[in-house]
Amino acid sequence: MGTVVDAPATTNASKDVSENHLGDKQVTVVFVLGGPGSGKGTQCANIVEHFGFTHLSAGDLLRAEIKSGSENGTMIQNMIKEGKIVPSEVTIKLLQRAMLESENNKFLIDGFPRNEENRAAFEEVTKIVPEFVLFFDCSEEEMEKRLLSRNQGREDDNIDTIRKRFKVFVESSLPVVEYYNSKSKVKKIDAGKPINEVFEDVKGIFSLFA
Ligand SMILES: Nc1ncnc2c1ncn2[C@@H]1O[C@H](COP(=O)(O)OP(=O)(O)OP(=O)(O)O)[C@@H](O)[C@H]1O
Ligand SMILES: Nc1ccn([C@@H]2O[C@H](COP(=O)(O)O)[C@@H](O)[C@H]2O)c(=O)n1
Ligand SMILES: [Mg+2]
Repeated sequence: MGTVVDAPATTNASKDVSENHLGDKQVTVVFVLGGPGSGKGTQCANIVEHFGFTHLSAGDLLRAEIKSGSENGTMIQNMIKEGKIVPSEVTIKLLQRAMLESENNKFLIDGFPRNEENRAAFEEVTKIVPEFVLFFDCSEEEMEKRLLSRNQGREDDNIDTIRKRFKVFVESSLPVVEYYNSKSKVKKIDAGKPINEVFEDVKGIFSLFA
């Protein structure tokens, strides 16, 4: 991964995570990143069951927004079909609302931040710094195979959109992982292994925070 110069000590990136507040509650946030089909949603479900987090998938929130008939629905649907990243203000509002409405204070934010704009806007608007970033590392070959056999009726699980999503991941999302890596915040997992073996590695990380 590339090197990024550390931010000065006064920025949010180096702020003590115990100072994360949303409304009147203190929150813990873990960003869950990885390529399309790397297994983020699958492992988040396991983490919820074992470690009491609430799972917020940015993609799921955007898909729910389309279904709700929101004024942004058509724009979001078009962006998802093209594998493009929806403007940050839309996604951040959905994430903030979901965290405020939850009774929990521990959140797995899956598939966000997806680009530098997502990252900087979230930090600016919420002042929340992630406890750490869980990064699922998987080959494109394996991810493509998984997505093409996922069968959940997702409009973006077709080969043309999958290729576009891979390109966006490499060009826009990996730099975000590199940014957090430069802050020593990334915990990388080999996500190419079977589901239960990946979860053994995930458990090792979360037990430290249980
Ligand atoms: N370790 C694994 N080995 C084999 N198949 C897996 C593994 N992890 C997840 N899968 C399967 O791969 C598909 C994609 O997994 P999942 O939906 O969790 O990925 P994702 O990272 O959330 O993808 P997306 O970014 O597209 O939402 C699912 O059908 C899931 O059952
Ligand atoms: N921060 C994000 C997250 C997702 N999107 C859009 O949703 C699509 C599906 O996301 P998954 O995490 O469920 O794979 C993604 O390809 C984007 O079009 C987004 O815009 N911003
Ligand atoms: Mg997912």
